[in-house]
Amino acid sequence: MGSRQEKEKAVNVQVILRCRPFNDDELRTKAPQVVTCDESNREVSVTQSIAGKPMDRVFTFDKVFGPNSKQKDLYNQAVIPIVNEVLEGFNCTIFAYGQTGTGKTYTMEGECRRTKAGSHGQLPPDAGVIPRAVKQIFDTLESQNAEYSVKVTFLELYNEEITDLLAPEELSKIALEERQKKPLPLMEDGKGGVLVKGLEEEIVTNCDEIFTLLERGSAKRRTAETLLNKQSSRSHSLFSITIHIKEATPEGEELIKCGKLNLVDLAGSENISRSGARDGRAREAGEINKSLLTLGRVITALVEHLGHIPYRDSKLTRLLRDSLGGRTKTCIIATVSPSVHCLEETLSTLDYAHRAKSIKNRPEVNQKMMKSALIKDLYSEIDRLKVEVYAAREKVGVYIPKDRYDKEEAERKAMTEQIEQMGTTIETHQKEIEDLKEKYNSQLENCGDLTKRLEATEKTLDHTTRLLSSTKEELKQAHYNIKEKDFIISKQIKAENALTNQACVLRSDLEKSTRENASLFSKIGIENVVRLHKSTTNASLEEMASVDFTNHSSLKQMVAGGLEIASNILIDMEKMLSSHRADIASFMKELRERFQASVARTKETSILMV
Ligand SMILES: Nc1ncnc2c1ncn2[C@@H]1O[C@H](COP(=O)(O)OP(=O)(O)OP(=O)(O)O)[C@@H](O)[C@H]1O
Repeated sequence: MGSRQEKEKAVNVQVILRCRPFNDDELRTKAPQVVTCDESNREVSVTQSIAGKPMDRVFTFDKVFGPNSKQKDLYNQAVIPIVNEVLEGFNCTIFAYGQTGTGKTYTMEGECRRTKAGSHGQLPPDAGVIPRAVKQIFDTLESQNAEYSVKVTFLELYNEEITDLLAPEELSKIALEERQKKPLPLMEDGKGGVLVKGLEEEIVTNCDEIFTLLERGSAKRRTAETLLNKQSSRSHSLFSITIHIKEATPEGEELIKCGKLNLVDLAGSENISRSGARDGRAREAGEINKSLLTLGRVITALVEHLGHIPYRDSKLTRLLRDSLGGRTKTCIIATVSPSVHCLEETLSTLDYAHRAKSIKNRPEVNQKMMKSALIKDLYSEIDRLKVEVYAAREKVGVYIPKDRYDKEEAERKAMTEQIEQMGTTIETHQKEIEDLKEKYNSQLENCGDLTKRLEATEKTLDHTTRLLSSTKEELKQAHYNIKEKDFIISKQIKAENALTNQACVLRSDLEKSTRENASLFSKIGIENVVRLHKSTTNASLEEMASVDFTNHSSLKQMVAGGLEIASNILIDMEKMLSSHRADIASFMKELRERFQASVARTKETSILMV
């Protein structure tokens, strides 16, 4: 018990559906039945006529009790386990929710307000949840021979004012009315809960005492009903039973286990739809029943997991905050009528109850208290009460005129309301701050992501910029190269043209030279011939000189003469040749000069081409 595992366990609110039998009016008017209960399948079907055709809507609940079900059936099946948990030290709440006249009070209190437990401790068959729970509690505690204390409170909430239904009867009628009207303030208990200041806590020791108190409270409620028109359908009642049970640890230490059972009879649910607040679209809060409207909004907020749960917007939800999404085990008994006349409200109740099924509570067993600590608390409470009693008896307290007291009370009330409003505003602001924090955090996350992306983009940009500048440089270089190549190409074209011209000139020069060479070679051929003749002649002459011409002296002379002539001719030819040689030399010189000029021009062109 009380382990971490237990703390973490979420439990859905248990929702039970009860359909009452037809009442006399409905039987007399033979009102058609539109609700059918299938208890074994835990289903309720509602027959509607849509466009002239009957259509069934089926709802499933944790338990379903049809018109024939008895008080005992509902109690045994649905409530006994809850009361057992209260005796184990849990806080549990049972709500009755439904349209006026569908059996909320019948289910919670039953028809035994004035009928106490029989002589054998038996309850009448019509006894509701409260008397049966009380009986179970006392029976269990007695059977365990436990040391215990049972305290009850009974309050009514109407028009956002809390009235104590167990306030002691005053002697004078004026005092009674005063007391009945006097609303009790709801205050924070400093431990995260609330307490109703001045609410009477009655200690009871047996069932009968509780029934007397229940009767007293209900009577007060009925009295008020006559004063305020139809109050019962617009007021909520909360009957709470707190049990303290003494336990001993194996070491002999005394511990006090505490459990609390809240039994809530809510106002008629039709008040919600009348103010247009169905499906959580609450408007006009406070106009008809602020507490019932807020209960709807709280359920919607819990079911839809909204961040802000408007518990503080009404007294009922402040009182029962722990029962809705808190550490209390909660059960809702939704009541409906089977008749067609209530169809709309029945569907509304079923929708509402079905939604409430999704609420999750995290029930936690109450911490056991050391008996010594509890006694200490009780002693300080006794001391406080003693001071109050002494002040009242000795009249040593503060006494002020009644009109001033009323005025101050009114001011105090206004201030309390103001404080409550401020509390609500603070809660709203806190919620806003939380929302903003969440937004801020998500923005921070986004910002972080964006920064990372920006950094990555900056890196890419940097890289791209560098790439761009190097590409620009390369482009510039390429442009320059293209220009250079264009220039070289144009120069080459020029040079080629020049070379072509030069080649033409050279070609014509070569042709001319070839021609001149040819004539020169023909001339050289002549010289060679002459030289050949001369050598031939000289050889002949030498040959002739070596021959014996004695016998032929005239021939010798003639030949000598011929040789002389020939020699002269040769001399002439030599002269002629030597004159030609000069021509050839000058021609060769010219040719060389021309060649050198051509070579020079060619070099120039080659330089240009490079
Ligand atoms: N399950 C039931 N079996 C028999 N009678 C029932 C049942 N439920 C309700 N009734 C009868 O119907 C009538 C109206 O019931 P009850 O006063 O409990 O309604 P209610 O929902 O509490 O109404 P209100 O919101 O006005 O207080 C009573 O006379 C009651 O006895």
